[in-house]
Amino acid sequence: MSAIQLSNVTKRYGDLTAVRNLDLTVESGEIYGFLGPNGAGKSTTINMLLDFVRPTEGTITVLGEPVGDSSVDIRERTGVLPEGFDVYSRLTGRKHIEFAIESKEADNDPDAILDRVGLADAGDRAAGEYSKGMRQRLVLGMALVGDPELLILDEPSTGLDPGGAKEMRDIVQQEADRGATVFFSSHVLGQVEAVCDRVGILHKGELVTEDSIEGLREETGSEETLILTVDDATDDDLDPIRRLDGVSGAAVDGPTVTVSCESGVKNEVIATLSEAGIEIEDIETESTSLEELFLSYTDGEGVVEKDGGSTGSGGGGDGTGSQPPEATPEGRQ
Ligand SMILES: Nc1ncnc2c1ncn2[C@@H]1O[C@H](COP(=O)(O)OP(=O)(O)OP(=O)(O)O)[C@@H](O)[C@H]1O
Repeated sequence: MSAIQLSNVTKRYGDLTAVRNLDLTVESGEIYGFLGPNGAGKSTTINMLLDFVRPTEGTITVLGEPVGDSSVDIRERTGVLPEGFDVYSRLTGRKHIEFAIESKEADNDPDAILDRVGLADAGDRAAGEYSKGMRQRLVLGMALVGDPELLILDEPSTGLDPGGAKEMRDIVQQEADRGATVFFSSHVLGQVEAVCDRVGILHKGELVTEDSIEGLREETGSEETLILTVDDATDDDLDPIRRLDGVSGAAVDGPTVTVSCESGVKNEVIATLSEAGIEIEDIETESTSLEELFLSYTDGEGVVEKDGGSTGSGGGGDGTGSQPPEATPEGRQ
């Protein structure tokens, strides 16, 4: 069963088309990275999955149920980390988790969840005193309540330091390992490379490509640099390599042979060298950076390698599908 299916979905805000003819399927158990620069339409798509905004055209199915008719049921089975969600400043972290547990009628231990998201020592503090990263951890904790079948995370690494971002990725992986589907949006490319089975790149409301990271690299014909340590080689020994399709250059400097080539011909390069009687002692590759890859899909528009925060706002949920009385999420129509 597909966990998420969008068919020909378009969302217009007046004259502005935020999402255009989007066809997207996420299979059960997949970790799917939804990427794109600011304003690409990621939050709009997520808000449509959660029925916070309605598509202008097209149909959406989540966990086998049509969004709209079955939104309450879908939200009960889904954990959400919305972008731009504000915590309830006077409530403690533990109260937030307890609230999520009550809302979902789950039986999780609040302290176990706090511990999992790295807030074991801060559970009794008012969430208003939390740092940005701690708030993000807290909202992730709320999303984990009830062991949801589907986790929808909108820019989950916002505000997290590198250690926190790594912990978040580990949690995403653990959730997938227990069978959950994870759909997360990001403009932080490293996050996506580390955990996603597949990624889709959204640009100006349209899905411009969808593949594994490795597949994307091959698709763009991105060059890789192969750095080989050899026992002995002369410049003439590299001629057969230079004649291979997909090799744009080769050089030797002492025991180091450097070859610029498309990733698909790496094995052929190595085999050709071996056939020429050159012993290869070590192999390293340097890939084209993901940033370059993304820029090639987004006309060079604002995808950043580091977590530089986000100018967009979205959300409108609290990870539980319900709103406590003091809720102040930034919502949209
Ligand atoms: N409620 C709204 N009314 C009018 N325009 C909107 C509304 N919500 C979003 N948009 C517009 O739709 C486009 C897509 O915005 P969206 O927030 O979905 O992008 P995003 O990919 O999530 O960006 P970011 O990474 O900055 O959060 C933008 O041009 C935005 O200004």
